[in-house]
Amino acid sequence: MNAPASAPPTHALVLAVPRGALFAETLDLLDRLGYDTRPIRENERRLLFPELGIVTMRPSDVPTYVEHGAADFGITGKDVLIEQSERDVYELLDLGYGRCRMVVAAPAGSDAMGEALRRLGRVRVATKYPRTTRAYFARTGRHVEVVEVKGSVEIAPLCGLVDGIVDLTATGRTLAENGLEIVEEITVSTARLIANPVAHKLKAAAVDEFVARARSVLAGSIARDDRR
Ligand SMILES: Nc1ncnc2c1ncn2[C@@H]1O[C@H](COP(=O)(O)OP(=O)(O)OP(=O)(O)O)[C@@H](O)[C@H]1O
Ligand SMILES: O=P(O)(O)OC[C@H]1O[C@H](OP(=O)(O)OP(=O)(O)O)[C@H](O)[C@@H]1O
Repeated sequence: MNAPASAPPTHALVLAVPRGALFAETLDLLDRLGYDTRPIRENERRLLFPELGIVTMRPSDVPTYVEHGAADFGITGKDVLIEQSERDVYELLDLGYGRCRMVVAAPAGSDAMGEALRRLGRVRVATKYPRTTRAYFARTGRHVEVVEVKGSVEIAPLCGLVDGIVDLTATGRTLAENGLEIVEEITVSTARLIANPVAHKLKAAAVDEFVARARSVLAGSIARDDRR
C-alpha cells in the first residue's frame, strides 16, 4: 500500500539532537552536513522533526533513546556517557565542540575538603554526576558522601550543604562569581556521536556514510581554524 501523500518522508536514520549548551553547535554541524535546520531553529517548543529524521531532547536523555533504538544515533557530551557508562551504545566520533572540564571545586582558599577529611574521615560533595563522583573519589582513596542536586550546584557549598562540588566548567566564570576555585580536574568532555549497536549493524552503510561526512566536515573546520 502506498503511504498517504501527507505522510512525512521516512529517513534512513533518526538522530537524537541535544538541546541546551550543545544545541547551537550541533545545528551548525547539521547545516554543514546538508540538513535544513530552519524548522528546528524557527520553533523552539517543537521537539520532533520526522521530515528531517531528527528528535531533540536534553543531553542526558540522548543515550536512553539511542540505547533503546528510538533514535539510531545521537549526539551528547562525553561527561554524560561517563556518568551513564552502563548504556549499551557505541561511541563513534569525537565532534570536538562543547569542550568543558569536569572538576572538583571548593570555596576559594579554604581547604574545606581537606579539613572535612581530617576531622570526619569523609568529604561531602554536591553534584549532578553522582556515579562519576563516587568512582573518582573511590579511585583517589577518599570516602565521599554524595549529595545529588539537579542544577546550580555552585550554591551548595555557599549554603553549608557540602564541602565541595563536582561540576562542569568552561570559562570558569560561574565558579569565580560564586567564590569557588578548582581543586582537581576529573576529566575533559567534548560532544560525541553515539549509535545504537543494532542500527550500527543493520544500517551500516547509512551510518558509515554519515560518519565519513562528519569526519570530513570536522577536518575542514580544523583546517580553517589552523589558518586563522
Ligand atoms: N559550560 C558548560 N557547562 C555545562 N555543560 C557544558 C558546557 N559546555 C558544554 N557543555 C556540555 O553540555 C551538556 C549540558 O548541557 P545543558 O547544561 O544545556 O544541559 P542541562 O540543561 O544541564 O540538561 P541535562 O539535564 O541533560 O544535564 C553537558 O553534558 C556538556 O557535555
Ligand atoms: O565555567 P562556565 O562557563 O561559567 O560554565 C559552567 C556552568 O555552566 C553549567 O551550568 P548550566 O548553565 O548548564 O546550568 P546548571 O547549573 O543548572 O546545570 C555548569 O553546570 C556550570 O554551572
